[in-house]
Amino acid sequence: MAQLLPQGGYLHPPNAWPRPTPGQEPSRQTALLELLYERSALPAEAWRPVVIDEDWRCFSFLAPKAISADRTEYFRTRLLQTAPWVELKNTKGTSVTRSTCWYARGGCTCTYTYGRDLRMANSRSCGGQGASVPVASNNSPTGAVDCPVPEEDSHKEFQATMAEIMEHVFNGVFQGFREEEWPNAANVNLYRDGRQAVGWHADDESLFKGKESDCPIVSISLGASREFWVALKREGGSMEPDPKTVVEVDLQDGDVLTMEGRMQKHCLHLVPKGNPRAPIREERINITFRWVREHKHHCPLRRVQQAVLPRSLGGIFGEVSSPLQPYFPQVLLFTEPYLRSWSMEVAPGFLANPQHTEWRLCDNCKHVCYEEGRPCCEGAGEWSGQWFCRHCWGQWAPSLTGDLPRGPLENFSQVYASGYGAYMEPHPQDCSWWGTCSPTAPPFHTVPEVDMSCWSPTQYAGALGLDPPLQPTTYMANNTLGCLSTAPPKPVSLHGEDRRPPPQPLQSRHPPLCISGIGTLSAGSTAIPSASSGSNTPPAESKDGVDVDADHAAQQQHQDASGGSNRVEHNSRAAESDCPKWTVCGRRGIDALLEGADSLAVNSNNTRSAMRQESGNVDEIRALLLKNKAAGGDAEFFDYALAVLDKKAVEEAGARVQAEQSEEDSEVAGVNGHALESRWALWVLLVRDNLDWSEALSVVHDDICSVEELWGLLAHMHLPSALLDADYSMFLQGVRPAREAPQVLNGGRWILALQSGGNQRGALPVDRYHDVVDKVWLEVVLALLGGSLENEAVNHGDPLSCGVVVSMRGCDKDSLPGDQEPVRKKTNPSAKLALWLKGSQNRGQVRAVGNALLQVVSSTTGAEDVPHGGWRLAFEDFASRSVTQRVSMPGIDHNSSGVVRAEE
Ligand SMILES: O=C(O)CCC(=O)C(=O)O
Ligand SMILES: [Fe+2]
Repeated sequence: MAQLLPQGGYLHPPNAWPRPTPGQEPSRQTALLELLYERSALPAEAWRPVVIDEDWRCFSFLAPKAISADRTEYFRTRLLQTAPWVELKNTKGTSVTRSTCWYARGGCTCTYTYGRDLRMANSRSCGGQGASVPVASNNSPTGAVDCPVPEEDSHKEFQATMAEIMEHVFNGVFQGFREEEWPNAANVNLYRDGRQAVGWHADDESLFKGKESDCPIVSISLGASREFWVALKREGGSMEPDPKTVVEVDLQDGDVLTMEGRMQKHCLHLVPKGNPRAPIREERINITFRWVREHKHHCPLRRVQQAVLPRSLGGIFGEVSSPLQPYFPQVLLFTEPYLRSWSMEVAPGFLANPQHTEWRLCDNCKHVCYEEGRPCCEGAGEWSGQWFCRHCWGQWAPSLTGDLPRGPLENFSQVYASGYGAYMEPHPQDCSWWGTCSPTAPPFHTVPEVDMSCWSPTQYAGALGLDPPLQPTTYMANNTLGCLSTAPPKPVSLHGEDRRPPPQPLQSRHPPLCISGIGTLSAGSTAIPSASSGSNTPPAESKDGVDVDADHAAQQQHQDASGGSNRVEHNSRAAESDCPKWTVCGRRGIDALLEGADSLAVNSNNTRSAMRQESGNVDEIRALLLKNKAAGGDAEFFDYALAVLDKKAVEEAGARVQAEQSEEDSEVAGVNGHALESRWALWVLLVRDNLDWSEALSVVHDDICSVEELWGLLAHMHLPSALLDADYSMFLQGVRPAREAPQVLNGGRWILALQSGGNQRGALPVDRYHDVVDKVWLEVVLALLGGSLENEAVNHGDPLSCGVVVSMRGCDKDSLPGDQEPVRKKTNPSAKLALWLKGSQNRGQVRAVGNALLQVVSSTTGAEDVPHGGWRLAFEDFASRSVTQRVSMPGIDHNSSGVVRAEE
């Protein structure tokens, strides 16, 4: 029996992989394959799927920034100093393509071949002490590199550095491996700048049994961000990639990537050269950790091979042999293939035509990346006929440059929570896979006796798959696995006692809750602050051109001094003292606060995860924190978290009293003032590089239920024109302004795009732009909350519209990363107003709402304020990710009812 994980993500991506011949590879249900993220200390959601294909039996996952910046910096510096680097040259011998060195531990002296150019041997074979030095290959076209006599000390240092890195990765990022199970070899690459790269290849050498069996590889990246591509081999298993199947990701400093299953058999990967027009000047080091499975004849380990790799690694090699196999009927299978497909993330589908991707020269950056081009996606609407690559689209569609999507892992915890209990428990080192947990065969008959709190999900699955298979829930009910949900995980140090980074002072940590302190939303007021009223300190003009409280200026200075250009961090910190007044209640708030301790407590991931799973309130979390602290956890982290919680508790107590009071009030008098049809909430989204979506979006005012309250809010809050790269969303209470929200999954949005200056469609004169945007926003909010956008008779009391978003972007040249030119010389600020609908099935009803919205927006301003090209709305259908309807009105004066034109 297989438990199926939801698909979640791109169903029909343009780079979809063709299906293999049925049965070409065994299913994970019959030949178990344990995936590496299951042995990781990070929660499953921290892993971003890059490739998931059960039919090809190929898997790749990426954990962004799994290694902290201080560690990557340290490891990179150490490797630069100590590794016995050898330059690899192109086949003509004219330029260096990268430098490499080979590392092996445990006495392995196997040689490793780098393409056709150069052969590397471990230093033992050259008289060294176990590290690697190169020897010229017999078939080397260059023959350029000799085997230097290694300097013993520097090799010892290299070995020590590698040991330290392994400890960090395999005892920290992963926790499901005992030391003897750690990879026994690694290839270390140095790319000095964007001109160095590695071409299409597979790491399928016989050493790793990459061609015939499952071959796990763990890759870590230190330093400059570089692209990493994966593609299926062309038919017939040639060593050429099928360009239609390319999957692209960026590997950034601290990222951990896995390649698993049969990827080395069916796929190729490469790190392409950077674009000379946007030179990458920093170096990058990559380490690919591997398990040598078949030592070479000359290697002393060949004779003891069986002893070298513990049987407990069978799960990741796909070699759990009979008689165990029948005991693993409950494997977690992914229902559909998933490939990261960046075009599906572009704006999404509004600016681009996600399915139109082709290999060509990008019209903007013209990056001759591989075979005269790279995957490009065509623009939609007025941009059709123009093709841009991932990087260039990324400058337009910030969603592309943010986090990789979670794909099917999005709902992972729910799946596990329903089926398997506390899946995030770490695996203590003394208990791993079946080899040690259950020394007798067949092991799982001993399930009730062993401590299963340390098992990975697949292990649970295996254990639960007793014959006849038991449903996990039945098992839980019998309380045989009671320990699963109760044992609090032990925090494990990533660094070892004496190698910890120095603790950071508390005040430098900025609770993400303070994100409400964006420039114009200055902190210090309990209501949405106003530039014109409320604030005690006069607003100062920051260099960004937004208002910043004067007493925050010192913080700005501090930030400037540290070279940071990040306005959010500044404002968050600036607002810290006032932050509690911006209450984000409950679990999410606490999660956010605890996330804020990241820099200090990287090693407490599990603790946080577990708390998230197990606790919903401050008291429970406090009890857990105390317990973990007493158990010898990271005292500093726990003290910090406890302090945060105490603050939180005081706030919550206050909020409770207030809530009780207002409940009493409303019992007496009902809603204060004139009740609105529904209750609403105001959200703010900050578009900032260093904030991920969940941090960036927060409720700033909720339960707006009377006309008076709404009016007070609108009169006091800053208008959209004061925002810079931020959104306001006024949404029905309980509906999150995110397209994943269940209420809008089958809906869509009517979009009005406006721009300051220029002659594009939607452009307004620079001096009118702000005024028009503010007016349109206010009018639409009032129309929406006042219920005048929809006809009761048609919607039968269940309005389609559920929220309005205004997105302000100050997209000027300076805001683009590096010194790159923007794709489109979009130096003008722009605004997008979107009315979100809960459903899109009834075209007529959708159109009626669109027309009503068009009437509202077009009648807010005078004839002189009509945007270039007239008023025009496009309806984006969320499910199909495409524009399915448009309505427009030519520029006519506001007293006229206008001639509404419908377009298909
Ligand atoms: O640098 C990378 O990310 C990839 C390196 C690689 O593929 C290899 O060492 O085999
Ligand atoms: Fe590779």
